Amino acid sequence: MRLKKHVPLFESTLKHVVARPLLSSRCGRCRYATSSAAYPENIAVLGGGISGLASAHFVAKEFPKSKITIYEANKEAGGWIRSRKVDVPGGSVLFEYGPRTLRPTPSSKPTGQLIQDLGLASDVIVTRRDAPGATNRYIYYPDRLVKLPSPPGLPSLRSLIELFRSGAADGVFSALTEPWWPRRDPSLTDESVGAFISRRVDKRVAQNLVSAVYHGIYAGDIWKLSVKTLMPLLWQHEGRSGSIAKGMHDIDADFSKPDRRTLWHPYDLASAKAMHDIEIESGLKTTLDEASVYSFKGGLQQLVHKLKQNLEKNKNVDIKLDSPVQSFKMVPKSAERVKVVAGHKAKETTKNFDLVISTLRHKPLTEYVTVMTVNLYFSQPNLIPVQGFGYLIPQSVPLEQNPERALGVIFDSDAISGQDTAPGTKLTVMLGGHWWSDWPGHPSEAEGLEMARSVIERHLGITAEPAASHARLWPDCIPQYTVGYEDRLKEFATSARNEFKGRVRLVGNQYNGVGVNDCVGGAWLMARGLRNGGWRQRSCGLDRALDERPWVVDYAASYSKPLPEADAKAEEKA
Ligand SMILES: C=Cc1c2[nH]c(c1C)Cc1[nH]c(c(CCC(=O)O)c1C)Cc1[nH]c(c(C)c1CCC(=O)O)Cc1[nH]c(c(C)c1C=C)C2
Repeated sequence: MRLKKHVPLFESTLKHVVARPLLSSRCGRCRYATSSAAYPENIAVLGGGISGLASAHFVAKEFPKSKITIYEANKEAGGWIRSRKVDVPGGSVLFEYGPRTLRPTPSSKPTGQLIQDLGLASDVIVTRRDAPGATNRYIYYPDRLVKLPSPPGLPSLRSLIELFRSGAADGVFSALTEPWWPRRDPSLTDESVGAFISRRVDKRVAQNLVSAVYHGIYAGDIWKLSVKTLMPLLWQHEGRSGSIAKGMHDIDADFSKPDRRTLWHPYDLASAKAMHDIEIESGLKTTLDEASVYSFKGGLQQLVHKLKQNLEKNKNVDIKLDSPVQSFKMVPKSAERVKVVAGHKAKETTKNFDLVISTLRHKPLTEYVTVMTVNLYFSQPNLIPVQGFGYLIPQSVPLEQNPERALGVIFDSDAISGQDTAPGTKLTVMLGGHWWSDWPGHPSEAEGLEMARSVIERHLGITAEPAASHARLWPDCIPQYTVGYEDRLKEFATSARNEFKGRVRLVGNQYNGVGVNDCVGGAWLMARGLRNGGWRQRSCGLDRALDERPWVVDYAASYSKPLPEADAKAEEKA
C-alpha cells in the first residue's frame, strides 16, 4: 500500500479498528495459519495517535518479548488530543484543543483498563451524573437556547412547555404512529440518517433534534451519514419487523425491565462479553460509575503522555517521532513479512516486520470533515446565562442566526471542573464540520477567533474581552460514515485481507467509532484477537465487516445470564 508522500498531521494519527473474530465467534475465512512462530518477533505500529499508542500498549502486554516500533509522522504523539495549561491573571486554565472528556459506558472498559495499567486512577476527575454540567443540555433553536429533557428524573413541566413552544420538538408525536407507516422497500440497502428519521418519524425531528446530536458527535450532515452504520439497531428492527416499535415489541425490548432484550450482531455480542470481563479495581470503578463524563487533572493529554512514557520505559518499544510512513507492502515472495518504509525523503528507512498494526487512514473509504475549535477564557465568572454542558446547533437554524457555521458551544467551566486554578468563564466554540465541506478554503485562526466571538455575542450576549483564547484548525479530523459505508468497508476489508495475508491489522477511527473510547476499545479488541496464535490467522482486523451472521436477540446486559432455551430456539427459527 503506497501512501501519499509526506503524510500530513492526521494521516498518521487517525485510525481504524478491530480485530479478528473474538473468542468462539470465528468466521470461516480466518482459518489459514501462515507461520509456526510462537509470537511475532517484530511488530510495527503505524501512527502514534491514541489508537496507535493504545495498540502498542495492549500488544506489548500480549507479547512482552516482541520488539515494537511505533512510527509517528509528527514531532508530538497523541494526534489531536492536546491539552495546554495557559497562565491567566490569578492562576491558570486548561484549554483542550480537541476531545476533552470520556464517557464511562460498558464498551469503554478498555479505557478503564488503560487508566488502571498506567496508574492514572488518582488523576481522574469526574462530572457527576446529577451535576448541572451533565443534566443541562441545550440546543440553539431557532434563535435561543432551549433545554432538552435529560435524565435523571422527569423533565419539569416548564422545560417541556419551552421545548414545544420553541418548535424544536415539532413532529415528535409522529413517532406514536410509526408502527403503521409502510415497511421499507426491500431493495433499500442503506439510506441517510435524515431520510430514515423523516420516513419513520418526521423530517422536522431529523432537522431539529437528530441533526444537533450528529453535529456533536460527527460534526456531520445527517443527509449524508449512514443510518445502517450509525443507527444499526433501529435499521435492524425495521428490517425484521417492518417498524421500529414492532421490532422492539417482538423481542420484548422493554426499557423498564432491568433484563431487557435487544438485538446484537454476534460479533458485537462476543466483544461486549469479552469487555465485561475486564476487571477494574473497586476505587476506580466507583469513580467511573458516578461519572457522566470524566477527564484528568492535566487534561485528556495526560492519558497520552502517560501512555507514551510507559511505552518509552519498555526496552522492547521504540517510538519514532517525525517519521511519516511512506509505504507498507508484503515483502516480495513472502507470505510472512511486511516491508515498512518510513521517514522523510532522503532519510527513509526500510524495515521488515512479522506484523503491522496500521492506524493510518485509507482515503477512499470515508470522507473527512474539518473542525475548528476556539477556546475562550474570561476572567469574569458566570458570563453564560445558563448552567450546563453546552449547546448544539441543529442544521435547521436559519443562516442569519449562524453565518459562521458553528456546530455547538461547550461550557467548559460547567462541563468539567478541577483543571483550572483561576475563577472565570471558560468555553469552546466548535466551527465548521460538514458546513465547510464545500468551502474553497478555511478561515485563518485569527478569523476563527472573531467568528467564535460573534457566535457567543449573538447567542449568549457575551461581549467581554477574553483574557485568554486559542483557535485551532483540525483539517480532515473526523471520518464520516456516509451512506454505503458498510459495503465499501466490506470491499476494502476483503482486499486488505487478500493483499496482506493476515500480516496487517487495521485499527482506528475510520472503522468503528470516532471517539477516544472507540479507538482504545478497537486497539484492545485487536490485541486480544492476536492471542493464542490469532496473530497468524488470515485477518486484516476488520472481521466484523466480513461477518455476515444474522443478528440475534440477547439481553442488553448480555453477560447477565443465558437467554432461556425456549427464546434461543425461537430466535434460531426466526
Ligand atoms: C472535538 C470535536 C469532536 C466532535 N465529536 C467528537 C470529537 C472529539 C467525538 C465525539 N463527541 C462525542 C461523542 C459521543 C460519545 C462520547 O464519547 O461522549 C463522540 C464520539 C460527544 C461530545 N460532543 C461534544 C463533547 C464535549 C462530547 C463529549 C466527548 C468529548 O469530549 O468529545 C461537543 C462537540 N463535539 C463536536 C462538536 C462539533 C461539538 C459541539 C459542541 C465534534
